[in-house]
Amino acid sequence: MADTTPDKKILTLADVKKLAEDPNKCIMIIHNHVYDVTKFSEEHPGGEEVLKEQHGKDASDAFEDVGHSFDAREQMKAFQIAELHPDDHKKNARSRPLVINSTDYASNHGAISWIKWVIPLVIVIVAIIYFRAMARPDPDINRPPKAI
Ligand code: HEM
Repeated sequence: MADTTPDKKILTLADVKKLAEDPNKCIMIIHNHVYDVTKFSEEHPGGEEVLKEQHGKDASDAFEDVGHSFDAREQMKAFQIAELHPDDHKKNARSRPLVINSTDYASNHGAISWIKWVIPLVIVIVAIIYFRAMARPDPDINRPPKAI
């Protein structure tokens, strides 16, 4: 193990892989923090299987793809067992802070992330309606001029 001081345990990727050799455990890395969710997996609202699939892996992207709530992010603190050694930090990870305040959370994640696509969609729909209305032929255009 790289460092086993009581307050700040640091594990290398190799350490994490070693821990994950135990198939009865459920160990994963999320945003460079190492979690043991063995005891939580049965209670996980998203199901036990999805957590087991991430056993021994970096689950940062899978975790974010779900759009976990602020509460879930608070809850996960209880399962953190170590930090990942800086040398093993994922170079191209979509790194986002693990726990952020609720205002930042709202602008980045989950519940209101739909705004990101609803607003452009509304703009496109309004633009289509506008251009169709403008392109409609003038019904009077081919009518011969009235005889005086
Ligand atoms: C320590 C790690 C984790 C904790 C504490 C946690 C906690 C939670 C909680 C509290 C929910 C309920 C919805 C919410 O509040 O966001 C949830 C839902 C879910 N989680 Fe996790 N989760 C963890 C990791 C993961 C990972 C790694 C995956 C991988 C795919 C995952 C997949 C899901 C799915 C699919 C749902 C259901 C979402 C839905 O029904 O809308 N979770 N999780």
